[in-house]
Amino acid sequence: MQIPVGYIVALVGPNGSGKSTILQMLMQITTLDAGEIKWFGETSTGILPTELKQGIAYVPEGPVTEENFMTVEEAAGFRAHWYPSWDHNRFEELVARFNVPRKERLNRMSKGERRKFEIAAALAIRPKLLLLDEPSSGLDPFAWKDMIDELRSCMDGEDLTIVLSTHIVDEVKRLADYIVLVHQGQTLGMFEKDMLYGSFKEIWVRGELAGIEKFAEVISCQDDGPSTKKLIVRDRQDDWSASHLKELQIIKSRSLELEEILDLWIKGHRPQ
Ligand SMILES: Nc1ncnc2c1ncn2[C@@H]1O[C@H](COP(=O)(O)OP(=O)(O)OP(=O)(O)O)[C@@H](O)[C@H]1O
Repeated sequence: MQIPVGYIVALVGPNGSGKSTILQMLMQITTLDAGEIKWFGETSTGILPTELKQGIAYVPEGPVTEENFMTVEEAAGFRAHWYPSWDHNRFEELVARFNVPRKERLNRMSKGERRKFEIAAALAIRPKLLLLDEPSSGLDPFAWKDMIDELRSCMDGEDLTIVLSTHIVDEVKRLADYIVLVHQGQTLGMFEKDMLYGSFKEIWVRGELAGIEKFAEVISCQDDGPSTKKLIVRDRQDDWSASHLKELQIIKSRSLELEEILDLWIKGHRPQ
């Protein structure tokens, strides 16, 4: 897997598939049994050099315990010490925008408030690489929209790359440029989002339907009333024009939803 600089890459996949593990390996919280990681094109054999690590912000799935007894101000000071690029004005602006309670110690905040603090603090270091593990977990719909808008606006003009793990389809739709499917500890590939959306189609057809399920483009075929079948097909127009499918009468069609595409992909129908 190669993460392109300046894009948002979404890691998607079932529970326990390995999404958080990938992010933890990028942060060197989990060590590799095999393989290698290159950060910004550089292999690091030992611990990541500080200058490199200072350009990476990570929002883990659960909060960091070291800061539990700190207030927002104290935690900001703590982070500013470690990250020379810490932008306090930006932090203040985000804390105000996200309505993070300033007086509360971090461990007394609600799950969503803490999450908002973590996201504000991660963005305030103006990272080159932002790793977000299920960033919307605990956020109300208003905060979620603010976060999406903020992340999108961060992509304008900055040399920022985001890798996020998520189960929220809307988040993928609104944010991701590329989608990586993780399944049983493996990445099954990485596709540009729009390409993925155009890869399969559901169609209802009439005509000479005998043996239709044997066509290479047909993934599934079901009867749907007299002399009508409902097919899921690969949406490759060039293949279609060369195949018998073009002889059929298409009554209606629809593009598949992301969940349906991922389900086919997991079952071995790799998008092309
Ligand atoms: N250090 C480790 N050593 C061995 N196995 C681990 C380690 N950490 C996690 N695992 C296992 O690896 C699998 C993947 O876990 P991970 O947390 O990466 O999944 P995930 O895709 O993020 O899941 P979820 O969507 O539920 O958050 C799990 O079965 C987990 O028990």
